[in-house]
Amino acid sequence: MAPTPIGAFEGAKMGGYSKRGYLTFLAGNGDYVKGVVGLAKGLRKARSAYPLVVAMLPDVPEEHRQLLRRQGCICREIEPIYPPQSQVHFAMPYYIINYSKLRIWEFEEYSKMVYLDADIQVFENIDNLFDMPDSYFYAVMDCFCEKTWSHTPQYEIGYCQQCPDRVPWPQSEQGDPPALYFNAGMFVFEPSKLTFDSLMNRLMLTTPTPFAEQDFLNMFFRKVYKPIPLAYYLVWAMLWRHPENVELDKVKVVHYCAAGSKPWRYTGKEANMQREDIKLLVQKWWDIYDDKSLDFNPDEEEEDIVTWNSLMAAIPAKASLIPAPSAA
Ligand SMILES: O=c1ccn([C@@H]2O[C@H](COP(=O)(O)OP(=O)(O)O)[C@@H](O)[C@H]2O)c(=O)[nH]1
Ligand SMILES: OC[C@H]1O[C@H](O[C@@H]2[C@@H](O)[C@H](O)[C@@H](O)[C@H](O)[C@@H]2O)[C@H](O)[C@@H](O)[C@H]1O
Ligand SMILES: [Mn+2]
Repeated sequence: MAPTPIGAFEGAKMGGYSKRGYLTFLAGNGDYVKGVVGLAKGLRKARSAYPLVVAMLPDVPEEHRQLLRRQGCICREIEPIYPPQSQVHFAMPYYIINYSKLRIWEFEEYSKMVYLDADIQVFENIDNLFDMPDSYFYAVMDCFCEKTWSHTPQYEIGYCQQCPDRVPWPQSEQGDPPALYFNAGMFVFEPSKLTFDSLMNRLMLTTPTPFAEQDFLNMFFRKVYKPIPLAYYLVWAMLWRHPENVELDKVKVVHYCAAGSKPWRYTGKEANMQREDIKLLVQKWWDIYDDKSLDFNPDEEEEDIVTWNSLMAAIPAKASLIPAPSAA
């Protein structure tokens, strides 16, 4: 394997520098572990410079943990987080486990992380997301058109932030339109115990809502949220809800988040699942999942470290290939 580009070792293997990492979340003993394996292999195929950390609940079986370690994942067990008791009907009953995602703000050994749901695949390198200005919360704008939004006024009206002119928001009757709203399946964030404590304090005072932690994160980060350009990141339903906003050949990341779209469970029976573009994207996911050449090979990783170490050894003590972190 060719030596990894210089910057790629920044913090990941050098210690001393602040670390970066991709991060996903795994709960239960079911088949989402396949999603994590696919994601680990996809990130490797895209020559990502940073490791994949898996924040996992205690109910993830040891067999799955070993499988993920064999794929080069860093497994981190987290304690579950539950919202206050309520009568809310979550858009999907299992969404209640997604509040546990909030634990990832405790991963302070990392300076910046890109969170990716396990039902996401990365088809091209997205390391540049780590270089966006600090102190903001970057994520992809969601779509309000799916039936899962039928509990909201925007669904009733037919308003969607993806095409605000199609059915304009009735400002005179409904006041200001909803603030920009992101999909919590993928976001760039900076772990911080202080932020975690603030999240927990606020969570205990917040009545749960149908999109669980996604609604909560949108409320919490509203003032610092910045949309990631939609061109590169596909929230699945956009294919049939807003095809005019999708350029499939430019898409780097696909979030298989609509009913029936999880590749490892795909039957093609649910609505929209017989579309040719859907079948293509599901096959692309399987092509990576089944590609043995993408399995983690510790020797190759070792080779990269040796390349780096020999390179550093050849450099006079004063020089440095990595610009010193800015004083700011
Ligand atoms: O049984 C489950 C359900 C969910 N998840 C994790 O929680 C995330 C959010 O759930 P999901 O992606 O199904 O929600 P969607 O994006 O489809 O609304 C998943 O991607 C997984 O990372 C999991 O590990 N096990
Ligand atoms: O727990 C709430 C979840 O809400 C989000 O999924 C939804 C949301 O995107 C809707 O807008 C879609 O209509 C729907 O299909 C989709 O499943 C996140 O992807 C997931 O990680 C998680 O936060
Ligand atoms: Mn998802």
